[in-house]
Amino acid sequence: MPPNVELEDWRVSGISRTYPSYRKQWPVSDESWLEGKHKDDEAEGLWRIRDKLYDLTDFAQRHPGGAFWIECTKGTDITEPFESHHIEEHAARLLGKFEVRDAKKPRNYKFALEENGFYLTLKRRVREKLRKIKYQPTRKTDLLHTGILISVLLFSWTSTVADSLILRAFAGLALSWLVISAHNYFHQRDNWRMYSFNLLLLNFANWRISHALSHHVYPNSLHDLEMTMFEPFVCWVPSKHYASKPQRVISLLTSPIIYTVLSVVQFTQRLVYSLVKRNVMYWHDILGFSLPLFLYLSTNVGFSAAITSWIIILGIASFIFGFIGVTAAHHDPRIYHDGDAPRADRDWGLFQLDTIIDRGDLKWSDLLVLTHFGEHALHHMFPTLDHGVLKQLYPELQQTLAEFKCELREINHWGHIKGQNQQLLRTKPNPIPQGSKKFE
Ligand code: HEM
Repeated sequence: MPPNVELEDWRVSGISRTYPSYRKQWPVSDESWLEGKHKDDEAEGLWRIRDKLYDLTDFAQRHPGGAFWIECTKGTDITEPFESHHIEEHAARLLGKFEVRDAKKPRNYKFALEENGFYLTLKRRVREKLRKIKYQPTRKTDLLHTGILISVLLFSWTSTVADSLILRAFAGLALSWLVISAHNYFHQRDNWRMYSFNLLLLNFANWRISHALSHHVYPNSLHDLEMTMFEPFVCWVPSKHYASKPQRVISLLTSPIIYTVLSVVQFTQRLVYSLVKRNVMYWHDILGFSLPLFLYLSTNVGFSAAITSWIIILGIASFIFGFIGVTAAHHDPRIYHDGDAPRADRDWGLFQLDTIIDRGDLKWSDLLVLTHFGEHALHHMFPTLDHGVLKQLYPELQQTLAEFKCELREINHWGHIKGQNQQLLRTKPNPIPQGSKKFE
């Protein structure tokens, strides 16, 4: 299909030539998102990086980051995930071995990744810095994650035995923090801690698609599955074509319910899809039931009391997880959403910064950063780096921002809560590019 010329204005994406195919059907899922990319990405059944095609079939099992990343991206354009997931140059050096030929058609995505552009300049500096710093923060992150995991077990157990709602609230809080901190690990090479993400009935492998490959690479755009999957019940795209004004007003009231049922709904959707179409469940989905099993076996409250207790904890955790997630960094009228005027420089790193306002109020605490998607701008651009390491990279970020005449925007959580609700109501695109400067 020729580029955007045939599309209505509201279907034009600022970051791609075509309207994403996966949006043409409902409901959307990881599978439909990947199928859509097969159609849109001009990768000719192979893996596309910039304007070249590669055959990574034999490499998948040897990929140091794990086979999953390579296998699930077959037939798609992996330019930006490839750049952002490898800070050292080993991967780029290996690539030549797998080259097949030039792609026949231009890239669908309009991002720039120039050697002297913002992102690659910053990446070179980050690479140099990482060679100099020590990695102790990673051990601290591991300790925090272990501590939170133990808290989940302790609070869940005591709340069930004591039949206490307050203790269940603590258990739910701990479970939501566990899952957010596990997100730090599923971005990295395969490791045991990533499995703890599944304790909320979600699945880390699915989230590697919807979060790491979709949301991280194309945030706030029509290609961002993490945003699309809530539509039209919760809609941040500033156009009435995706959700009407009344729908948006209603969503202010209903979104807390949606966060509460998020994990159960996602699990059910995947189960139903597996039963009626194709299996998308993994062996590690069973881990989602380890908490109720633990409660049933370790207490003498009986089966139904253990299950009831678990469901309450699950609902509280799902609500907190959803709430922290949607108010973490991305939704505010001052943040770029597809439809808004983009900045002239199409550098991928600058696009990331335009879609984020960092949480300035978290930076003093490693625990809060880990459990609230903190250091968000740096995390988006370097997702495989442990959250505990990111704080050491601000000098490089600030230096590069200054050279490109940009600033890192920051607000506190209350600012994000207000901004998120205002964004839900926004139906008019910003005519002036946002994101270059801090607020007056
Ligand atoms: C969708 C594309 C890809 C994704 C999302 C991805 C993801 C990852 C991840 C998560 C890691 C572990 C990083 C860490 O924990 O430090 C990694 C490491 C690595 N990957 Fe990939 N990868 C992709 C494609 C490739 C390709 C095409 C190659 C080479 C042909 C490659 C070569 C490597 C190498 C050599 C490492 C070891 C660490 C390093 O030297 O950077 N990857 N990758």
